[in-house]
Amino acid sequence: MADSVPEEKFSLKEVLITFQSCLTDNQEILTDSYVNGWRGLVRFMNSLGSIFSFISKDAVNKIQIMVTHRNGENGDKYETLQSMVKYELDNNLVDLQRRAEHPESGCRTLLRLHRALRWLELFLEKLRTSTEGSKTSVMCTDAYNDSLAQHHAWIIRKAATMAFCALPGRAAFFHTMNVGSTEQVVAMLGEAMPFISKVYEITEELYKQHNLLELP
Ligand SMILES: CCCCCCCCCCCCC/C=C/[C@@H](O)[C@H](COP(=O)(O)O)NC(=O)CCCCCCCCCCCCCCC
Repeated sequence: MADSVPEEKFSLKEVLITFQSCLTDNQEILTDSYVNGWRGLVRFMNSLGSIFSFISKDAVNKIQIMVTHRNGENGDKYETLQSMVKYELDNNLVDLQRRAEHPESGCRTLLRLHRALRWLELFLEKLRTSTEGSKTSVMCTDAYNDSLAQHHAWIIRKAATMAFCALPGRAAFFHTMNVGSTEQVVAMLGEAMPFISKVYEITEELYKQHNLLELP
């Protein structure tokens, strides 16, 4: 009986749309929705194979750090990225020069996810405008080189670019997204991307204002 219930089919559409629910009316970003968006992305990445598990582990670790802040006694201070930045800065909870007393601050952890969101934005735009002959591994590598790679050590860059070569081709990749036909994938990306870009821009501006873009 219960064990014959099929697992609900996973669609990337719901995941990407999660980023829409990050934004409050006054343009703040809700931490829980942001973290949930990443959870869904990691779930999708896991479905692409174990070669990505070293990336997945790091992302899960960062998601967990954010969840721990959110569930802690000052969890309400972490409701939005804006309130988190204010709370951690006002209370000297961020290592500004080098990692020391606060190696797992919300600000530095979120910054890593924020940088990865830029990679996602670039990669999705490439997927959206790609043609039948486009290679996912090339699109992914180009997006990575134009974003996250600048913040990674040589060995990480090497491992990441090797893993990208194992990405399925465009048709199989779109199929794994489970959104429907190519036209439906393209339409869905067009719908979701403005929210992802908005979330990225607002976070970038917040971190810039507080001089937090290079946190160790
Ligand atoms: C679909 C293929 C997946 C491509 C993923 C692209 C991102 C590549 C990131 C490589 C990170 C390697 C692991 C180590 C990272 C850390 O060194 C590094 C720095 O952290 P630290 O300062 O604490 O040391 N961490 C980071 O930069 C954070 C990386 C977070 C990566 C999250 C990736 C999730 C990918 C989700 C894929 C969804 C694809 C959807 C497309 C339709």
